[in-house]
Amino acid sequence: MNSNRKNVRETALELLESIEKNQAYSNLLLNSTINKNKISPKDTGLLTELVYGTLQRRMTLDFYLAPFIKNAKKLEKWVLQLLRVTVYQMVYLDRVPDRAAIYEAVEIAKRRGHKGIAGVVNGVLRTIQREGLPSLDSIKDPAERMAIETSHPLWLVQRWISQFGKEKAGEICAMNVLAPLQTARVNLGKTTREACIELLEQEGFAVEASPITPEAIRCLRGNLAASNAYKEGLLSIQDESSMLAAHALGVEKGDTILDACAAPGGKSTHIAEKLFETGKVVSLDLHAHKVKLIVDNATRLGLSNIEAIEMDSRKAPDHFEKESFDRILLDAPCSGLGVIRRKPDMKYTKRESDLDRLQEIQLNLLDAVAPLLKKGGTLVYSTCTLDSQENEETVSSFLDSHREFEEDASLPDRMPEGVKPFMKGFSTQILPQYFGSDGFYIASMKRKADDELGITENTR
Ligand SMILES: C[S@@+](CC[C@H](N)C(=O)[O-])C[C@H]1O[C@@H](n2cnc3c(N)ncnc32)[C@H](O)[C@@H]1O
Repeated sequence: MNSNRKNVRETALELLESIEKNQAYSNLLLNSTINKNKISPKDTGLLTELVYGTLQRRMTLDFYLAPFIKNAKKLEKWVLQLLRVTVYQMVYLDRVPDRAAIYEAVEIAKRRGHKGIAGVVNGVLRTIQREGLPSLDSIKDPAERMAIETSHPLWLVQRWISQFGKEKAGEICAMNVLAPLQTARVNLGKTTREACIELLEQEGFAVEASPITPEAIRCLRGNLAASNAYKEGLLSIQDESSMLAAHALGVEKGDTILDACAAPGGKSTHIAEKLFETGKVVSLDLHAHKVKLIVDNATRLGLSNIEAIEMDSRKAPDHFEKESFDRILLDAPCSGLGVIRRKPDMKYTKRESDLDRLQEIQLNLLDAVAPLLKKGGTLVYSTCTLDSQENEETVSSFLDSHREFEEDASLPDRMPEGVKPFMKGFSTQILPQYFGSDGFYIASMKRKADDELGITENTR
């Protein structure tokens, strides 16, 4: 066993500790550690797998460990993390022999602790090896079993069962423990998807065209953010579901479009690309440091038709004339339950009560931007969550209080073929198991023209 490998495991342990202590987002911390420590691409794979795998399976791992730990409360946090990351390797990584995983755990325990701790770690792991893991069959309640088996909090499993049914909820949970593919959007203002794929293959990446979204590519090997194609502004890292928001808007050349919650600019830049150097995207976000990310992305992609402004969109009516936009996108702040695969730590930090105040913010944002849309214009509401309270209920509450808006039945015409079977008229809730993409919700609404509101020359 080479010493580099040991470092990877120790780094994984340190990362897991930081994620739990600081509640920092796993994806951000992992990326910064890889860059800071100049971890090789080969070790990056193992490190990512150990950190994400252990996080994704945390509750299952704790269930497996419980019978073998006498006094869990007394166990230091890092020792528990070490046991988790080791049992993860023993259960889920075929290529790591159990004895190698145990040996390295004991060595780390000796270095970080003392002989006594190393003895405890050795004892627990060897007993598991000898006696085997406890069976999940001992959990009789189906929701509780799903929660432990797929490592999701019980409240979330119960919520999804009540909203989507047991089968779909089970599929969502099962998808959430798998490693997500990296996907990217080709900047069609600069190149074609075929040409971009060829360039990336020449650079040594394994990529393929997405069967779902016409401008998307899926990356099977490598990190596209490190490619020359990325640096030259030929692509953006973006999930395939997120790309559907710009399709839903039905962008036409020359349009003036408001993106009310825009940072870091994934959708704003997509919309700007679809405008092919015409028209304008006004991109608002609450935080200055995030607005800078929109500007940086637009600059990298060579887009000059984006104006990024730091603003609370609830105040947007004080800054823009009524009816000044052809289309508006509200990609609202949400609970993010559709992106659990990418941020597994979210499963252990989010509380059900966190979800309650979101609908109010979402409705306030919708209320604020609604008068800024031209009559006949399109308002797209989207979230990266799987929750009817923030999706269907928010939209239906908005439509109930805004008679000048209606469901946009033409939405399916603008969506890629593969998405159409999952449309419910003017909206779609993409579940992660449909295409292996993030969970995402989109609804499209039209602002009625005067005559549809019963306003004629005589009544005006
Ligand atoms: C889902 S993210 C947007 C992602 C973005 N549309 C993209 O595709 O890259 C929601 C954004 O809304 C911003 N936000 C939250 N409340 C806001 C408000 N009142 N006004 C403007 N932006 C807000 C957050 O800072 C966050 O960047």
